Amino acid sequence: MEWRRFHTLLTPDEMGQADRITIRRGVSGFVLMKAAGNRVAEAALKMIGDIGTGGTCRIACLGGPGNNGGDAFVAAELLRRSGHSVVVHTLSKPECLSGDAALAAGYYEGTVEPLDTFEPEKTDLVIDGLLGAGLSRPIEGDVAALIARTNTAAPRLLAIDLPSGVSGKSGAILGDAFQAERTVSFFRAKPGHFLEPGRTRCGSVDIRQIGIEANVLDTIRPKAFLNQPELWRLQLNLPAGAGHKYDRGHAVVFSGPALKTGAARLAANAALRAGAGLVTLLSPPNAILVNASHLTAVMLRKCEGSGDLGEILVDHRFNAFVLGPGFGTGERVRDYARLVLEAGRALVLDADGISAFSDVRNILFDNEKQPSEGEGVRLVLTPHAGEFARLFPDIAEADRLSKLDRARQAAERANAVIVLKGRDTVIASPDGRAVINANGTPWLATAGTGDVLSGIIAAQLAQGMPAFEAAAAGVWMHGRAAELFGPGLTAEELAGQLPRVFVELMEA
Ligand SMILES: NC(=O)C1=CN([C@@H]2O[C@H](COP(=O)(O)OP(=O)(O)OC[C@H]3O[C@@H](n4cnc5c(N)ncnc54)[C@H](O)[C@@H]3O)[C@@H](O)[C@H]2O)[C@H](O)CC1
Ligand SMILES: [K+]
Repeated sequence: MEWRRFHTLLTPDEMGQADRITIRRGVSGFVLMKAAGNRVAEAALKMIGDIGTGGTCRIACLGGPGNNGGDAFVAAELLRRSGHSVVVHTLSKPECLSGDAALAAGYYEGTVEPLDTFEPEKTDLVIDGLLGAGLSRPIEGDVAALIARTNTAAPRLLAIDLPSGVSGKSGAILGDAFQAERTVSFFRAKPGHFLEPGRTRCGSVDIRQIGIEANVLDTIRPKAFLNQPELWRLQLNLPAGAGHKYDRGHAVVFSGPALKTGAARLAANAALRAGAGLVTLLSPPNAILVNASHLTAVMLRKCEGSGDLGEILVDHRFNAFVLGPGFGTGERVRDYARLVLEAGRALVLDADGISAFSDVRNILFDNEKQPSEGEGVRLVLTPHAGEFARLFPDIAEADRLSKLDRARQAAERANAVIVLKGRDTVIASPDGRAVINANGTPWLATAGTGDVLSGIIAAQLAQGMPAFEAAAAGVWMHGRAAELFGPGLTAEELAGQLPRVFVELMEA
């Protein structure tokens, strides 16, 4: 499918595969490098245009030992021909380069100097071609010192492929990394462009085409994507003309005790706004009054223990549950989660609902495995980093794993969709598919927004969306709602933005 191709993320290894397939088909590596250098020069000229002097700019290109340096030489030559004052500062002597990078160094006819003569204060633009996809170990010594000195001087900096020091696979900073204003990369983005801290170091990311055909992806078969509506819009159940509220599912949210009811109501109200046909809040007796005084369209029902829940579960219209927000972490959470899953219903387990399983993790994993064979995944876990570490301590501690891989491994172990939250939320499915979410604003880091997210996801589950798509759609809608509200957001306002989000989704 075309969207699958478009929003694909490729690891550096997969990108290398794309390169090799293209070269095997008869496009030479140097042709690709010249196209890459061209795209870099175009981006540089745009940035120079922003500077607005109209005259000659002082451009320093930093060239490393590999093909990232080759791209820098090509861009340098094109910018030199455009009349700018260009110096290429190289890490190793140009004679030491090999392959396409050596050809690129030969293509360049301007001044070459060693790296230690580079003075970031005396340039209008720095182009970073030190290290790209080939970064294989932490940056140390003189190069690390140069990066630190450059970041302090804060020149305008354009990174080729990735800011040197950022891992394309994980977004981790190995040693140190440049802070770029803009990053130009080729063919498809990499996870490191969207996973923190790499995402911040990249500045804005431009993905440009260099002649690699999209159909190489049929061979590579990548499983990571940027979270975009094209990935799940077809499964989104927007109300049909002759539809009925019962066609849109019945979401159920468990309320906490009397002094902790707000989180569940945030989730319940969000579920209603996000499209569930009906929403019921299940309340312990001591919280019935406080819940009743705050609810209108959301229905209220007493639930005192497993017996009450068992009766509720007899009615199959209750099809998607939220458990955890403000609920507390005792034995009751575990009982409720087990009953809901055994009854074959979809469950979003959040906050306390996740923490409640910290010491008895296998109970959760075993419970979920059996009933779901062949039926599709029904459990969605929405941990932030701390909750994730409590449930998957060994995975959380494995430094070599990217956030993408951590979420994937957890999803496989728990046979659940994992929504590993943060500025770079990752949503992973047990079948290996994963998306990185990139919308939202820093204002989302405020009390209660996670509860709203649980409700939005539950609404999609209630409407019959598969769990992975429901989670991806929910996270995207949540982020977009925050963007539409803008500064000063509190959790109460988020759901109120959802109508505008739906309008955008319907118009697109
Ligand atoms: N299809 C494409 O995307 C194209 C990409 N191009 C560019 O090529 C680079 C990747 O080139 P590669 O030679 O594989 O890697 P690098 O240039 O990033 O560097 C490898 C080089 O660096 C050494 N090294 C690794 N880590 C360190 C370190 N910490 N300190 C010092 N040296 C290090 C390693 O030993 C190698 O010698 C990609 O980013 C694009 O910019 C093509 O030009 C066009 C097609
Ligand atoms: K670079």
